Amino acid sequence: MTLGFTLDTPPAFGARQQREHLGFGVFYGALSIMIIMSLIFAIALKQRNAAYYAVFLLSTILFWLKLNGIGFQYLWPDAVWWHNEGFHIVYLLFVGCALQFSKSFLQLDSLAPRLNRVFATLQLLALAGIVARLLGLYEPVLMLSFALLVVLTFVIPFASYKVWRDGLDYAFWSLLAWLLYAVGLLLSIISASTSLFSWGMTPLFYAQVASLLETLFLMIGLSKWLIQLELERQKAISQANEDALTGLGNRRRLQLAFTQLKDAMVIDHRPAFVLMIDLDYFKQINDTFGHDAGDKVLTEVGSLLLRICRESDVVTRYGGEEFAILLRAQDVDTVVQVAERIRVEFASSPTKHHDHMIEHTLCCGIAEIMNIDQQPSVQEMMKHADEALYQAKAAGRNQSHVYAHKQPHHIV
Ligand SMILES: Nc1nc2c(ncn2[C@@H]2O[C@H](COP(=O)(O)OP(=O)(O)OP(=O)(O)O)[C@@H](O)[C@H]2O)c(=O)[nH]1
Repeated sequence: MTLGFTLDTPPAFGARQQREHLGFGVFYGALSIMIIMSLIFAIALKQRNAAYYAVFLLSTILFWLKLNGIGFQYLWPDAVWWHNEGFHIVYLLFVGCALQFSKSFLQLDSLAPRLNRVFATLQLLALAGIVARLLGLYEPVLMLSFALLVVLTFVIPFASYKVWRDGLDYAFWSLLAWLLYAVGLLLSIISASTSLFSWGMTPLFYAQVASLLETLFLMIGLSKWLIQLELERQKAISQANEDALTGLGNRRRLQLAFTQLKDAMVIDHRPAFVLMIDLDYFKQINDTFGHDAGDKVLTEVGSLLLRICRESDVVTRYGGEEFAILLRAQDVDTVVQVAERIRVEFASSPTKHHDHMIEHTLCCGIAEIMNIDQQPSVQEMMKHADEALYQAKAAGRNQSHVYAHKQPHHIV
């Protein structure tokens, strides 16, 4: 054991104490802020990981309050037994919390089940140590707590490295954090228990700085993980509203867009239309050239619609070989022009499939959302567009019709 001594004049001692207290203030203040933030994450986002992190930070605070004597000096000056005898309990608590957070943060149960079992075993050992200490055992618990603190410096960086290499990006921050912890702890132990360096208690100060950086890095990792969760959630939502074959929106997307449209119409009173498209004799295309060819035609319709429609239009595959577009326009003539461009371009661009050029046509049915005060439903609106479409089919296909009152009228 080596101890460093400095002789100070009273003013220099006062100044040193002030600096020290400032340092402790920054350290405990930063940890407390991180605890509050992670508790907010845990409650607002219902994420267990963030709660484990908060508990781990609490155990880190307790660890350092005990180690640097601040706890005894200011928080529990009368609890002499706890201060003298509780060290190992606090170390073991820290070990258990660090393992719990890392297990969950690194998703070891699914990504590295064997390491997960190792972590769980170490946690059990830590728990057994706490019980043994409470029962009065000293020496073996002392050895156990030091052994576990050292084991942490290997197992957590190793597990972080493994899952990071396997593709869990944010595990990098855990690796960095725990390597820093490892260096700080190992230097403190070597300095305190051997005469290799004559650094006295200085490494303890650096270990505390390392501990702060470690928790900061873990916080960065946790934030990255939360961002990734949010991105995945958004992706899942957009996939739920997307048609897998064409990449257009699906029926659900149309329903959502319709709800938003109703709100927008109340504000700006601009007319809105639904344009329904149905391919002609599509069954024959499937029967003659195969389902793959049919799929290719559908995909090309998707690209054509996206090319012709504006970004603000909601282009969806309504089902099978039917497509529906929700669009705002000054008048019905503008929508008819859009429908005609789609119809003519589709008819004049056959789909190449192997050695065949598949000729095809489509019909368009247009319906205006008459009066927003009437609050028409999607189903009602689609029924109007469908009626116009039916008329187009009945009139010989490859044409566009507009639904007018009860009587759809032919325009092309
Ligand atoms: N390849 C392919 N075919 C599909 C898909 N969804 C629906 N179909 C086919 O689309 C065809 C639609 O046939 P019908 O409803 O008879 O319509 P149609 O042959 O286009 O006749 P009309 O609309 O009256 O001109 C059926 O054969 C469906 O199997 C799909 O995702 N891919």
